[in-house]
Amino acid sequence: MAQAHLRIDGITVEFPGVRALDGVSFSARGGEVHALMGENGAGKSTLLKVLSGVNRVSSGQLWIGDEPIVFANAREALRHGVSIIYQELTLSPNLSVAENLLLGQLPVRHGFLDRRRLRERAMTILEELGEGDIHPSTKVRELSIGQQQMIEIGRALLRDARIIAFDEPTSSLSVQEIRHLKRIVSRLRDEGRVVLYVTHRMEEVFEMCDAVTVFRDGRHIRTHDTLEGLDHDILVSEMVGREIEDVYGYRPRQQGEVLMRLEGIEGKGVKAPVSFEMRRGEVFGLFGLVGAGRSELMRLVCGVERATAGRVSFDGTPQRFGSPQAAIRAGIAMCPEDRKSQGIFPVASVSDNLNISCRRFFKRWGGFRNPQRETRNTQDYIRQLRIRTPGPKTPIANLSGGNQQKVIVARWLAEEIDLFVMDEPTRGIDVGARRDIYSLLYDLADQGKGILVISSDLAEVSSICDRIGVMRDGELIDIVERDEATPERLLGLALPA
Ligand SMILES: Nc1ncnc2c1ncn2[C@@H]1O[C@H](COP(=O)(O)OP(=O)(O)OP(=O)(O)O)[C@@H](O)[C@H]1O
Repeated sequence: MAQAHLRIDGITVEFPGVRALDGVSFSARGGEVHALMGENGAGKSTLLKVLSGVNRVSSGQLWIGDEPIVFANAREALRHGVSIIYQELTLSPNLSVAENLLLGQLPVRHGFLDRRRLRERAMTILEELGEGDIHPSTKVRELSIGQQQMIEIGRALLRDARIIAFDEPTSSLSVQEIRHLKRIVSRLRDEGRVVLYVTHRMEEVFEMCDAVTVFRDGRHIRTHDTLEGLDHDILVSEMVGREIEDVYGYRPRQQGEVLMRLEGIEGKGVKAPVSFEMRRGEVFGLFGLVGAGRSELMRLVCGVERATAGRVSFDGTPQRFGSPQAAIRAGIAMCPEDRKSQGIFPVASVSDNLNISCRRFFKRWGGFRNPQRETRNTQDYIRQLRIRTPGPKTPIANLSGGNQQKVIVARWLAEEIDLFVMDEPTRGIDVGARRDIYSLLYDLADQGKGILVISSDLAEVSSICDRIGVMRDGELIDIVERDEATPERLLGLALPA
């Protein structure tokens, strides 16, 4: 394949009240993995949507090689060899793998679908992607997220995409799936394609990217054609426009009496009895690989699922929560990992989404409301967490993914709760805002609340928690004190023996 070349020339995209991209220009060469970085709301997804013909530009031009192009729709973008692999995958769950791979170009013979050729072509591409174990007739809904992503990549390859863009592709993958994806990305690069790669994970940039472009507030800040001489701190300060010395900013604090005691908890996803205690003022981490049972354990504790054995005592009282509502009434709330699907009212405003307290969330939305107080509360959090929105009344659906996350996290943190269980609290959230979220968690701990953080981010758990419980394969393997919680130690415990 000849080397592709993408040039973005003075692209501006406007939404009511927001200039999402402001005269952005840079180039990406074939044969390189080009990272796109920037805070939440900086304009990264908007750029991908310009490339895929979803977002209209108000000015500017794209060039692929010598050809000037502005796409009118997704089909046209595909025809020119541009494929975007979004986080929310676009496959049809009830169709087979083969049908999904070849949708839009299904092989036909004598006017009928040629099933044999369909299967053969699907098998070839699956082999090429190292997914030969997947049967072409499997329904896509039966595949893991990582496998589904591979099918999306297969689709791009079958259309001979010259430009492939990934939008935070590793955020929901297991360690093994991430490794596999990285191999495939390198292959796409070596074939001379332009690979654009949106990520908030700094280590991925240094491990697998060849160039990086930084955006801030819809503007192009800088393109580094090589990563030589570049380091973490330079990138952070370009992204956030200020120095952030220590993202985690850990603060030790006094701990109070025992807040929660688990004794021999077992149930769905938790294979061996789990026992531990947590104190008021403590930030306790639960670390493990995807599927280790961390969220499952807390679902048993918080009444989302029924435990088959064991006891929970909370604030000195034995408890058996029959529902999440009962747990919330007692003072434990679990902020779910999949906040988007579990927590958002897309047509409602930022303010409404932030002020539907999780107590009322389960009841009727309404009752007695105090609009001034709500607006003040929203404005406080917009400031504290730097939520990028035209205002409190903007529909939350208009915010960037990371900014939606911040609103939902703020909703939970604003609650009168004694123990906050935060499942992957900073997934998809940029470095500047992460620091603000950690600082809010420490403030709550200072007030004597308990914070339990479920995280797959090693650097995060080892840096913000006082103690870390490591889970593996449905079992609590060990609890490590902060002083001993090196990333190597934690990972060593979490990986299969
Ligand atoms: N359909 C829309 N209507 C109104 N505003 C929008 C729309 N889509 C995006 N925006 C705004 O454009 C800006 C850029 O958003 P974009 O999604 O490109 O950010 P991002 O860099 O991808 O952020 P994140 O890291 O949070 O995913 C944000 O201020 C966002 O609120």
